[in-house]
Amino acid sequence: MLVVDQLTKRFGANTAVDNASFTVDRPKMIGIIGRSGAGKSTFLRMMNRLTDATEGEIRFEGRNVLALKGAEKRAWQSDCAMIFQQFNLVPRMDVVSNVLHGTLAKRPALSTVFNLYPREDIHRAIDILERLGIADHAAKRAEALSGGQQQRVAIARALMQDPKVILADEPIASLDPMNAQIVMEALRRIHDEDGRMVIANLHTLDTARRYCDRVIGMRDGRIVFDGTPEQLTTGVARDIYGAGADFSEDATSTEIRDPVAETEIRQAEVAI
Ligand SMILES: Nc1ncnc2c1ncn2[C@@H]1O[C@H](COP(=O)(O)OP(=O)(O)OP(=O)(O)O)[C@@H](O)[C@H]1O
Repeated sequence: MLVVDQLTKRFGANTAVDNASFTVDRPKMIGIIGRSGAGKSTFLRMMNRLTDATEGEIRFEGRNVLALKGAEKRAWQSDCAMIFQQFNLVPRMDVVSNVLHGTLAKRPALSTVFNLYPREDIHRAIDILERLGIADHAAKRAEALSGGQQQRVAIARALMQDPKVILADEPIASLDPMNAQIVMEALRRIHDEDGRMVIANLHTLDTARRYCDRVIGMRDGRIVFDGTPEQLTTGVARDIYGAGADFSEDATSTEIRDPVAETEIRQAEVAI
């Protein structure tokens, strides 16, 4: 259903993504790992057309999405919702309105100007917030929420688009380990229960191993690993990160070893 074919992006002399190819035959949860500057964000930005490719194709369900223009391009951007490290919410706006922003692309311009949302959209927004365990915060300003809660609002906004693919660019990089787990659990459940493809750039190996079905490793713009979490051995990881013999997985770990925090996570997971 997704074919990335010899995809390249150059910024002047710098090749950010270098002849990358892979195929996904059914919705999966995919983690992309690699050190800073490996090309992970550039790849996601090409996927949802925030950045144009220099060469190559991305075909989704048979169509080259890199060639789409106008309304078709906007429809594709709505089909592959993006979540960012910094949440990108409107801080002073309440949570429900932030979530309803996810429908903007599909609504007439005038209703957008006057902030008019159909009743069924408001109900759907609340349902999604409930599903993510944050409906109690619906009326609060987004800026009043914790980072983990804000990221769940961003996920809710993405779900309002009813996307086929969720692209998450370092979704937990700004979160403490407890909130990181809650957010990753939410993404995993959305994948399992809705059958949506999730592609997440992740900076920690253990997160990729724990939540993803498939891991793609990038180094200097190239795909240097593509396999299951089990195949992602320490030796392979060392290769992806280009680290020496002193490479330590603990340096990239988000594991929680605090039993109180573990209990809080389980409670939050029940709510999702
Ligand atoms: N708009 C841009 N203009 C010029 N160079 C860019 C631009 N965006 C990215 N690059 C370069 O492309 C390369 C890949 O960057 P990219 O952000 O995709 O990597 P990354 O793996 O996502 O790293 P990070 O985790 O630090 O964001 C880097 O060398 C970066 O400097």
